Formats: sequence, structure tokens, C-alpha cells
Amino acid sequence: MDYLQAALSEALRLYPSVPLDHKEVVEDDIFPDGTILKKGTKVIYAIYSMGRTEAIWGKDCRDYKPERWLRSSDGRFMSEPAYKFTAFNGGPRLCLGKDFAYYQMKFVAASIIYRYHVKVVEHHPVEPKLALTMYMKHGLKVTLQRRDHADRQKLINSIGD
Ligand code: HEM
Repeated sequence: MDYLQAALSEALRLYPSVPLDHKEVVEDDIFPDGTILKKGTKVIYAIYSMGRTEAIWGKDCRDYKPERWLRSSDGRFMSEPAYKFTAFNGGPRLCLGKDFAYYQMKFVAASIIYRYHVKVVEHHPVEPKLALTMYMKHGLKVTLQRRDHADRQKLINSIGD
């Protein structure tokens, strides 16, 4: 489950469901870098871009690497600060459904992987469609091959290896 949590977090880093978010300044303020913010100013922050910024995620920021979320010593999942991994917003308005969303994603992924071998159709174009929430422009075409009982049992036995 640690690896699945890491894989889902890595997918949300590169393809956040909410790609852009905006806030309104409630009273005059100054950002740590000196930017002056007047009351009423609208601030847009690009969650999509932040997930692909080298200064935040390092040289391999464009690569899909679930391992970056796993502690090298024991492979356990390590969360990142909400102001670094902003897919769920941060601070007092952090997504209220974050834990529930992970639970749902893991449940769906585990249920499918338990029953089927999933293979993405070769050369299928995978492109994001930017909107208020992000979609896949052409959906995701996959082939499913049902696992037989012995295969499912093997999968169960391998958990924790
Ligand atoms: C992968 C799934 C999800 C992502 C990426 C996500 C992301 C976000 C983001 C970015 C915000 C902040 C929006 C803003 O700035 O106003 C937010 C707020 C919120 N989300 Fe989610 N969300 C997810 C799933 C869910 C689910 C499943 C629920 C409920 C069961 C939920 C409930 C909420 C609520 C109630 C807020 C408003 C919190 C507040 O303003 O205090 N979210 N979410």
C-alpha cells in the first residue's frame, strides 16, 4: 500500500485534479520574497506548474518516479509538506476530503489490479485537458485480461514481499 500511495501521489504531482487555484487577499500583506499584496488582489497559483518545477522537485521533476515518495531505508511512504505538494491546497483550507480521496483511489486501483492485468494500448495519446478540473483529452485506452484464481492468489501472497 505504501507503493500505491506513492504512485497515486506522483500521478497527482504531475497531473493534479485541480490544475489552477485562486485566492483573494483579505488584508494588505507581503510575500516572503517581498511581493506586496494589496487587499482585494486576486492571486492565482498554478498547481500543475508547481508539480513540474525543478527548484521544488529537483532535476528529475518531469519524470514519473513513485520512489521519490518512499524512504530509501525501509520503503515506507513519506508525505511532503502541503505547501510543496499543493494538489490538495494547503493551510486552513486544505482539502477536507484528502484522506477519503486516497482511500477511494486505493480501493478502486486495488480492486481492478486484483481482478485484471491492465495494459495501456500502445501509442494511445495521453494528453491532459485543462479545465476547472483536469481530464484526459482522449481518455485512457487499456486492455484488461482477467486474472484466474491461481494468479489472484499469487498476487495476495506477494503483498508484503
Ligand atoms: C484526488 C482527489 C481530490 C483532489 C485533488 C482535491 C483537491 C482539492 C483542492 C485543491 C481544494 C482547494 C480548493 C480551494 O482552494 O478552494 C479542495 C477543497 C476541498 N475538497 Fe477536495 N480534492 C479531492 C477530493 C475530495 C473529496 C473526495 C472530497 C469529499 C469527500 C473533497 C472535499 C473538499 C472540500 C469540502 C474542500 C473545501 C475545503 C475548504 O475550503 O475548507 N475533496 N480539494
